[in-house]
Amino acid sequence: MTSVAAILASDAIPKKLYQPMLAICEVAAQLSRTIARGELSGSLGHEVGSNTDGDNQKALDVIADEAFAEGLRGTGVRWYASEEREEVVEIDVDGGLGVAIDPLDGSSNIDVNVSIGTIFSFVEALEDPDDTFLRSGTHQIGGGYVIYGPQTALVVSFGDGVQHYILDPDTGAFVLINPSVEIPETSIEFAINASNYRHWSKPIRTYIDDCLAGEAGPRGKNFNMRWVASLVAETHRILMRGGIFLYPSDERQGYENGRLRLLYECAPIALLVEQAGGRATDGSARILDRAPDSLHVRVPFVFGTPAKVERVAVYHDLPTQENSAFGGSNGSPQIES
Ligand SMILES: O=P(O)(O)OC[C@H]1O[C@](O)(COP(=O)(O)O)[C@@H](O)[C@@H]1O
Ligand SMILES: [Mg+2]
Ligand SMILES: [Mg+2]
Repeated sequence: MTSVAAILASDAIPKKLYQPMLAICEVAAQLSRTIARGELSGSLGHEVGSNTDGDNQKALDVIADEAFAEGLRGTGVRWYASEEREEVVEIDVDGGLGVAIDPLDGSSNIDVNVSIGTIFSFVEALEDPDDTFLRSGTHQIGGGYVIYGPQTALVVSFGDGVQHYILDPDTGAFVLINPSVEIPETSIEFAINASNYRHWSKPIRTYIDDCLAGEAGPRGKNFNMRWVASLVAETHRILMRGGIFLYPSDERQGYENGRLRLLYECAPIALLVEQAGGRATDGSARILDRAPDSLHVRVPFVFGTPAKVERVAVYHDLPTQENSAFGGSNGSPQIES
């Protein structure tokens, strides 16, 4: 068993990521204790305002954001871009890195003792703060998430596979569990917030209709649905046992590009998913090829087992008339996944 410090000291990652990764691990371990204490730590789910996206900000969103900004000081990070801040902050004028972070993902679950997390991404710093981050996800030199669940785990990639660590609460060390995570190729699980069905586009409705039709439908098999409402938790499940996640665009005001942020959420998760052998798209096109045109831009997000993600893209190419999943002649694509 190897601690994060030992792994990061190896040549497996760029040396410049060693100190910031240790800082992320230290802050995450501290946050994990705070979260595990729940209301004994205070009113963590209490609303304290709203962020630049208009999302309600919970006390823990702010605690986590301030803790990571502070913890990353002096670790070689120049620019800190956070979901919770309107603009990029300079935290070390001599640093050579940019960090984009969703300090606390799954905020609606803080109050109800369900898994939440932190998502982070590293790029090389440019002179201009916005230019540093307004580049495609292919510029990431590392990224991952920490999930605060029954276990606190770190899942991270530095561009050469995906490593999975678990925090040992007795020693405070992140212990390597799997040096090479790979998304299983078969799964019968899909994850989507089905309450938005009436707002979706036809390709997404047809894809889900066909899953729901089960054995009697064009897919000829039964599926299971999951929705935790924490991106980190859905990602963790899919990395461990396969499946597909969809947060598509829909007709609601403010959801024209889905809900999830390209910079803070989708790009780092897409990096992990691809490094674990999966696919991540906006429904059709590769997420990692998309450059945000502003820091907080949102994007439709589909990721998981490659065949499933590819299947969703094929549905987007279907004729635009409404297709019924029932009756077997709905024009659903005939590909196996
Ligand atoms: O409440 P909805 O619409 O189902 O959205 C859930 C999604 O929103 C998020 O909570 C957004 O992240 P934040 O909590 O960081 O704002 C994702 O983790 C999750 O996938
Ligand atoms: Mg989030
Ligand atoms: Mg968040």
